[in-house]
Amino acid sequence: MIAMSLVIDRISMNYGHTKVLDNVSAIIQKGEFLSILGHSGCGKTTLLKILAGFIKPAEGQILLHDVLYSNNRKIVSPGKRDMGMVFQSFALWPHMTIRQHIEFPLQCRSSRWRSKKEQEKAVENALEITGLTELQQRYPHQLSGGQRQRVSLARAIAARPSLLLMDEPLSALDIDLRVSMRKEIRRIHQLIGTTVIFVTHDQGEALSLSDRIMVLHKGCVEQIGTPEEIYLHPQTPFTAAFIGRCNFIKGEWQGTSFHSADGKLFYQGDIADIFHQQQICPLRPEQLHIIRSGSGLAGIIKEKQYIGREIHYVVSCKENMFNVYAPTEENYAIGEELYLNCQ
Ligand SMILES: Nc1ncnc2c1ncn2[C@@H]1O[C@H](COP(=O)(O)OP(=O)(O)OP(=O)(O)O)[C@@H](O)[C@H]1O
Repeated sequence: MIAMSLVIDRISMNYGHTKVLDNVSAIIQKGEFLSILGHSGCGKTTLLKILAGFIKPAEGQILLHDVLYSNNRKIVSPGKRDMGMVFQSFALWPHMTIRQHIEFPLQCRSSRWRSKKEQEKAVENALEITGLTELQQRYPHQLSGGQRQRVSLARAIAARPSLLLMDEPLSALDIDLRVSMRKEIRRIHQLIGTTVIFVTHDQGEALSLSDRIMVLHKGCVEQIGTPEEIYLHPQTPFTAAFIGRCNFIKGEWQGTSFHSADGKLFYQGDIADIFHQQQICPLRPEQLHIIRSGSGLAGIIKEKQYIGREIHYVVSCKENMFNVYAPTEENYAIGEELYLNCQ
């Protein structure tokens, strides 16, 4: 059998009579970076708390490297799990220096480290990987937000856990810092190769960081796949609408061919069964093209936004509004009558 890193096996969870996780399953390979992505309240943090051992699932089990970590009877306590955690709030202690923060988990798990020298080496390593070597004698209040989040990352990885759980670690940072910290997290993950479970409600974060994304909706898994699979081949209307923008065209599917209801727009391609059943075709704004003459859905430009490399249009076609992204050289005026196709 392949050494699986983490098995989430049919996990369900209720708070009172409310079901917040419903039969959630996934197998995450050793070294994989998986994001759990969903709207507020969909159950992301509850799943992470079950993975961390803070709460027991009502049903199902969690295994790490074939060791049972949780089911509804047994739970391995968070301190005994081979894992690190990074929280949104940083959770740093004001009276401890940066170096002491990183030493602390190693002292707690001293059995894993044969000698003091080895512990020191692990601290030096974590400081170096996260770029904190120069700042190690400072206290948290002497650091910027990004540096503080690096400290919580360094503390979480110092003991080189098999599993790193991250709960919206970037959401307290401003937008520029978030983007640069994404690159840092990706670099550090590639360097240490730990399995990462990363909770976020930010699609951009999930798409740019992850090997795979689990899309969670009302406690159920909508889809698990690579960023490309999720974006280009959504398996449900929810995933299509949640990740990026999506236009839903009504019409009729025959095999892999789709005709819009008025017969004017044609699309050829493989699509998930649910779209056949619902007789709709999900098309991204960049899959629709605007033409001045020819065959297509007749529409009028309602809105126009210049974005630099492209122009974002909102086109009204009868009672529907569609989003279309076009190159800047294709310049149309608000109120212009035209056609949409996807050839
Ligand atoms: N201790 C609790 N008691 C009762 N209900 C709870 C409890 N914790 C969470 N919930 C409810 O369970 C649902 C899932 O909560 P959870 O925190 O897992 O969502 P989330 O996806 O992490 O949301 P957010 O992105 O806002 O943090 C929500 O409806 C929430 O109100």
